[in-house]
Amino acid sequence: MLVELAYVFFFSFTTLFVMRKVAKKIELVDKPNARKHHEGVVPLAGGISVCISVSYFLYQHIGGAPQLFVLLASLVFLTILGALDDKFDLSVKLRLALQACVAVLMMHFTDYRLVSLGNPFGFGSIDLPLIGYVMTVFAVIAAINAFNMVDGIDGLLGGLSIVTFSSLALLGVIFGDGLTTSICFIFVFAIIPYVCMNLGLLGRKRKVFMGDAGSMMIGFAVVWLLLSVSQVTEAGAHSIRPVTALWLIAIPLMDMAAIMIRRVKRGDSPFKPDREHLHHIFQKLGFSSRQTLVIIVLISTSLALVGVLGEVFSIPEPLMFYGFVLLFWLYHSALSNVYTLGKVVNNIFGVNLVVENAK
Ligand SMILES: CC(=O)N[C@H]1[C@@H](OP(=O)(O)OP(=O)(O)OC/C=C(\C)CC/C=C(\C)CC/C=C(/C)CC/C=C(/C)CC/C=C(/C)CC/C=C(/C)CC/C=C(\C)CC/C=C(\C)CC/C=C(\C)CC/C=C(\C)CCC=C(C)C)O[C@H](CO)[C@@H](O)[C@@H]1O
Ligand SMILES: O=c1ccn([C@@H]2O[C@H](COP(=O)(O)O)[C@@H](O)[C@H]2O)c(=O)[nH]1
Repeated sequence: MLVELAYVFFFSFTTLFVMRKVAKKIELVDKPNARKHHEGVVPLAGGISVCISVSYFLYQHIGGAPQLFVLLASLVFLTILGALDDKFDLSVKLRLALQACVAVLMMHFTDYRLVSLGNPFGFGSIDLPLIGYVMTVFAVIAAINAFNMVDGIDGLLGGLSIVTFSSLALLGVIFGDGLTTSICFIFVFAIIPYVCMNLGLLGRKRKVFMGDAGSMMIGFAVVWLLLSVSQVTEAGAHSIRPVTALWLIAIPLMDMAAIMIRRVKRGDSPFKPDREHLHHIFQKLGFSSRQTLVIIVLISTSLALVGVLGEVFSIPEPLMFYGFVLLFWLYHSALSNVYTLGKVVNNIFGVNLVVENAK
């Protein structure tokens, strides 16, 4: 396994170097504008490179797990769709429709779908006979777009996805799910080289972004894995409770849900892009992009650990669910009143968060 992961790592680095050049040549690049505050023209090569690397290594596991073929085909399709979106800015309706199609095809060709929410409210198990199909489509669209929305500062999409894949890998090791562990490690080792280049650790000139190609593909891989481990399938019993999934993707999920609520409250479309996501707010408060990255990844790691520990110690599902709802309420309230909160923090701790004219 270690040798394979070393191969994944070097393969991914090589692919990134090659695809960076190709992306520049075909002008698949991200240019700064009013909403995009990065410096210079950056190749959108990360997603395509990670997809190539992951596909190459996952393909070698298909023999023992034929459903991986459907995963691979979906990842490749979403990467192509994302790359077309990066290049030509496709309409939201078309993107959402095609994401829904991928969800439907996944349910058709595998038995991966929501069949139960477990016992989140404490009144017994909630099974999803037919409504499960519809909810699966929503969950797939939600996960894909949640990971798309966190891709707004260097390292964040890479960091948050590594947190989710690593916690799933850890659960895979603990509960003896070798296939999930292998898939997750392949993603982690394919993403690490991207994070190095994305953060400019190999020089600013070599910087790359994931693009929508990468965020869509990663969001789908995450929801696929969460479905495969949290739902009872014909192939066997589930290994984690559905509620745990919420903790493993807490930050992307809460950021998406909270920003949609705030947009609707101020009379905007919930799908209207802006600079009000969690990472933007930290920066407006005066934190640098790197400090913001470290803070959000640390929070995300802590929340994922709550999920893992909840599984390991069999903490009752209602406690895990109401705990998540409370967390979301605190998160949403804090972000809705962030500048008042900033003033309180300044007064108590004598720090200097920027709270005037920030919005
Ligand atoms: C538009 C925007 O924001 N843009 C960003 C972005 O810019 P960029 O340029 O990249 O992008 P574009 O602007 O071009 O385009 C972006 C995309 C669009 C315009 C499309 C927009 C689409 C959306 C916003 C998606 C909305 C879709 C939905 C379906 C939303 C619904 C929201 C929910 C919270 C519902 C949740 C649905 C579920 C079914 C819940 C679970 C979901 C999961 C994902 C969990 C997955 C897990 C499993 C499948 C395993 C099983 C587990 C479960 C189902 C969970 C168990 C459930 C329970 C225990 C009970 C029930 C629980 C719940 C209902 C969940 C409760 C959740 C909370 C309380 C949170 O990026 C730029 C850079 O950043 C930025 O500037 C720009 O603004
Ligand atoms: O690694 C990254 C990724 C993104 N950004 C900045 O965010 C915007 C939005 O990116 P989308 O992929 O369109 O969501 C991007 O243009 C960059 O300005 C970044 O700095 N680093």
